Amino acid sequence: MDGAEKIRVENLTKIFNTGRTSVVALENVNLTVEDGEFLCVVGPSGCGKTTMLRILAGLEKPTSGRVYIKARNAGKPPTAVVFQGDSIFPWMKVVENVEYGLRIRGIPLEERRAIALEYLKKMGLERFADLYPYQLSGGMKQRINVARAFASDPEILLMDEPFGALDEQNKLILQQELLRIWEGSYKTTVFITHSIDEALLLGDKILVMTAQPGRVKAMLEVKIERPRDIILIKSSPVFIELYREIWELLREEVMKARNMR
Ligand SMILES: Nc1ncnc2c1ncn2[C@@H]1O[C@H](COP(=O)(O)OP(=O)(O)OP(=O)(O)O)[C@@H](O)[C@H]1O
Repeated sequence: MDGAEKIRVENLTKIFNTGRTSVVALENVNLTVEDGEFLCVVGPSGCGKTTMLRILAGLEKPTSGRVYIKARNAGKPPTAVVFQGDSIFPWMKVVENVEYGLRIRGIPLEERRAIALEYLKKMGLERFADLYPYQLSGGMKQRINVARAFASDPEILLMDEPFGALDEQNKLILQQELLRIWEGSYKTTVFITHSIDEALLLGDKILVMTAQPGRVKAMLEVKIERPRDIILIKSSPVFIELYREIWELLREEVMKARNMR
């Protein structure tokens, strides 16, 4: 891998065999993500976005091809994943949830507690540290998931529609918080979303995938300066132009996906 590359996906194909049928979820996907880059992935439903993320997380094996993640530090976990649903442990306090990854790695209590509290503070949740998840709203739980992923300090962050289930106002707040926390770390991130808006707000690059089987349709660069402001960005000419371009690319694929059903 070359010096700036953090993730390399090479000729990745994934076929699911289920009884009599087989589904080609991904076909010959090639891409690279540079160190410190935020990649957003958009594509029609069923085009293999989650499958690709699960392969990057090591939760699923490729049928053929490879993924490489360049590790800088042998002590760090290769990935941390934030899914759409609620995946925090109900029997642990908020702060214990956030420090969980560090605890698994044997980081002493005092050190891991300080890190967890720092990320809770960044997500505006410091005062809820000693509560249990059932005492929190859905939006707050998702903020805990994000704080936990950053606190575990992985080589790369993987997010699968983390804000997909939230209402519009909560989504805006979490996007803004994610931007702030990410712009303080520049952690290599792959973020799946159905929303072109969200991809443009967050991403340095946007991967547009084809309808099933999922292939790379386009890789676009979002040349909008950071730190970004969600409200200002939406009225910028770059945003409007890229939105149109991505929608044109996606519309073709969404129509294809509809005709396949
Ligand atoms: N474990 C599995 N067994 C069989 N088929 C699967 C499995 N996981 C995914 N698939 C199929 O692979 C294809 C890609 O699924 P995937 O969930 O990756 O798509 P997606 O782009 O994330 O979809 P969505 O946007 O709706 O979440 C789909 O046709 C799906 O039914």
